[in-house]
Amino acid sequence: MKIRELRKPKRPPPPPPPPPSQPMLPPIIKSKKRTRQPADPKPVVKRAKINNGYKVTLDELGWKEVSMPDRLDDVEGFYGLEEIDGVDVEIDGSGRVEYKGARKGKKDKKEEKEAVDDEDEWGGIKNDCDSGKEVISKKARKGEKKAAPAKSEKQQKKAKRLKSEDSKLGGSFALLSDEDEDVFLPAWNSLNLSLPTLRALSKLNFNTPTPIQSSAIPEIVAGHDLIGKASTGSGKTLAFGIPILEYYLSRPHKISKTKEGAEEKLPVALILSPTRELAHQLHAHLKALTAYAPDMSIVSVTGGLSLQKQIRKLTERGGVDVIVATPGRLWEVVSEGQGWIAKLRRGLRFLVVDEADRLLQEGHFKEVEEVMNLLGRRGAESEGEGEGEGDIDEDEYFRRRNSVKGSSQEQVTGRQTLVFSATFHKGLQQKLTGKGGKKGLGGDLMGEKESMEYLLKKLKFKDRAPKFIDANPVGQLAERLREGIIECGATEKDLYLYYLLLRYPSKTLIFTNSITSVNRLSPLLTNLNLPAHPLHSKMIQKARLRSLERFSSPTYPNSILIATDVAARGLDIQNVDLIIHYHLPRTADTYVHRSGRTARGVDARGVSILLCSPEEVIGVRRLVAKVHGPESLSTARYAMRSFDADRKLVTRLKRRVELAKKVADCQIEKTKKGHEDEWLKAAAEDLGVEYNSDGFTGNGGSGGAAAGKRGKGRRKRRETAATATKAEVASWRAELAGLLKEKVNAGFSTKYLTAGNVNLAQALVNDEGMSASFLGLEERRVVDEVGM
Ligand SMILES: Nc1ncnc2c1ncn2[C@@H]1O[C@H](COP(=O)(O)OP(=O)(O)OP(=O)(O)O)[C@@H](O)[C@H]1O
Repeated sequence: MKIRELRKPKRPPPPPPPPPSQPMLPPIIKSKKRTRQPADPKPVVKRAKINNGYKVTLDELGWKEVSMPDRLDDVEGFYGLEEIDGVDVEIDGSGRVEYKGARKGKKDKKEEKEAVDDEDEWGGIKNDCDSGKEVISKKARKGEKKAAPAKSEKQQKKAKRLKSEDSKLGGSFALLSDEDEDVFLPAWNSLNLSLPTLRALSKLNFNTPTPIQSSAIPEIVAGHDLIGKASTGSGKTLAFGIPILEYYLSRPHKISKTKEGAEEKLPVALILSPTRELAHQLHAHLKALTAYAPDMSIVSVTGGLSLQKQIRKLTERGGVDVIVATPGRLWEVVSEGQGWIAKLRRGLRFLVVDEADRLLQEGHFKEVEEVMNLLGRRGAESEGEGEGEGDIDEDEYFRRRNSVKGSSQEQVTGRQTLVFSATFHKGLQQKLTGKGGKKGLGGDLMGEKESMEYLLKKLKFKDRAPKFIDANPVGQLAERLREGIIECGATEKDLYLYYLLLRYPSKTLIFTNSITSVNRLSPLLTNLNLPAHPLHSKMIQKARLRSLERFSSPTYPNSILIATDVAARGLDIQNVDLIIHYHLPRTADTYVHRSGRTARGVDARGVSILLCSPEEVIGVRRLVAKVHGPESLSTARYAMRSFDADRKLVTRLKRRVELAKKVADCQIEKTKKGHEDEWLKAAAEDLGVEYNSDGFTGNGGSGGAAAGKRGKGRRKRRETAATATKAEVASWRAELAGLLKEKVNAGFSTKYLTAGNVNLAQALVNDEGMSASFLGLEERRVVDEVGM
């Protein structure tokens, strides 16, 4: 309802009737009064086209919002525009104005509903815990609404199923039930947490703190800067989330005055995230944690969604307490003016840099640095702004906090910088300090000393020596992760990929090194009847979120996400069983983060399989040495071993993959051609010349210079795809459909492949399919070749 309420003012009384001789005016109505948004006096302008219809009041008409640009800086006094078709304006004998026209019909209501749904933005890993209640997803809400008057047994079952699906969708962060229950969490006792925090932990069923949580929380609540390193999926979000919540609960909010004199809370914490998806997830997780602090306002500020809408959210509940942001969008927000720099400087108690090594990498670092600069160091700027460091409440807070067992005894005040990651990157340090760096070092995982030096230099810590906590000094990978390698030819990767997906159906995340590969594999797997969804940075934000939502859905336990490394960091999707590295990751830390999308949280298992072509063998050995240490190549039991695929079975699947590829290539060519045509048409229009697609195809066509570089095989395939007739494509489709209907005999058991659901993690634990060798080499030779 928000959009409607915000944009539609309370309808003014009908205008006084015009004199009968006056021509009928189309109802362009300027609202003088708005019910909401007192701070924004801009009126809504309504525009109507006249037609026939029923007699209705203005409110009953099906007004449609006209989309407006996000920024309306130079449209003085103009708030929004709504229009309507099919309305007659009539004046009766007494001079009363009547509107005859399209009553708000089903379609309009549907559109209104969609607009509201749009506001929800992120429907995937989501919990709205404002009220401390379990929230049912849009889909579930729909289901419940329909069933509301008198639920049949079937409807009740459906609602129950949807509710349970939704709670699974929220992963471990979905609240369990709404019933009040005693909080009994002895394992958390030593951290001296407040009741709202404990109640949320209890509802989340988080009975014991993870190692990073037990060691980081006391240090943070004692006021220290902190660098936290812990393996993927080990609960770093709550390691900083809990202290932020504790601080919020134990201190009165800082208030500032807006220009209009209204009171506004100042933000307590700013959390920076390298990707939009991670920011949305952090937001959802913090909402779940703060379920019993319903006044705490947490807002995510990320690119790809409306800037104005996000700015509105930052102010609409009397200010914001926690901002989760990607640096670029945050920069846009503060650049809008509205005093955000001052608000952040005065209010911020915590600056969290999540996935720090990634955020400080080239491409992101400039923006992060700008954000750091504008925040300055608290204390320096506080003098003139009336927010002293020695604030009495703050002292009280730390006196109480320093009694927490296990924390350092020194009292520290001032804005804390908290830095978290599973990996810290070595090449990065050299790059940013301008020293260059030896080739091949990029992606090395840093030791404690190096990480500290680098971070101390780049981040404006308050403490001279921030606490460094390494919860997993031995490895960055989750304990229950099993790793394997499949050796195959570069052109056979699609075939082996299909083999893995068919042989071990499970929630699978496939990582590639390029957007082109995502765009190619997505239709290929779909043609093979596999539920595959793409994700890369060039997709529009809504499509990105939709793909993630579908992949996360518990309704499809075997769904597949094909992604670039935009999905490598931080994403916490429940029940991901299998990670496939279609391409060798460019750095060791990327491998760690990609693989960390499985085997997350307490007790979870998962498998990571790397498809390795002969050209990648040396790179894989180096990778293993970096991730598991050089000694891992010389032990009797390799950390990462070759996985023996059933070659017979692979051969049986070959024709399917060939056909699916051919059809996918044609689909891609067709889309490309469509885009080229559109582009050329627009260019021709700009030039004022007539567009004739035949005349242009030669220049912009599919067999250009770029394609020429990609090798004979691919060029040939593209040519075939570009010239394939409809009949040919139809015959490939038909043949493929026939093959997909046939059962594939797995050979190794009486079961047919499509019927089986083999647990790959279990299979690997049992050594099923695992070769005793590492990339087929003897121990000594491996060590020699890697040069360790
Ligand atoms: N105390 C806890 N008890 C049980 N499960 C927990 C606890 N804390 C966190 N988790 C679970 O661990 C999962 C991973 O947590 P989180 O996303 O914070 O990991 P992370 O360390 O930030 O991982 P990454 O390095 O990949 O970003 C969450 O889904 C949550 O279910």
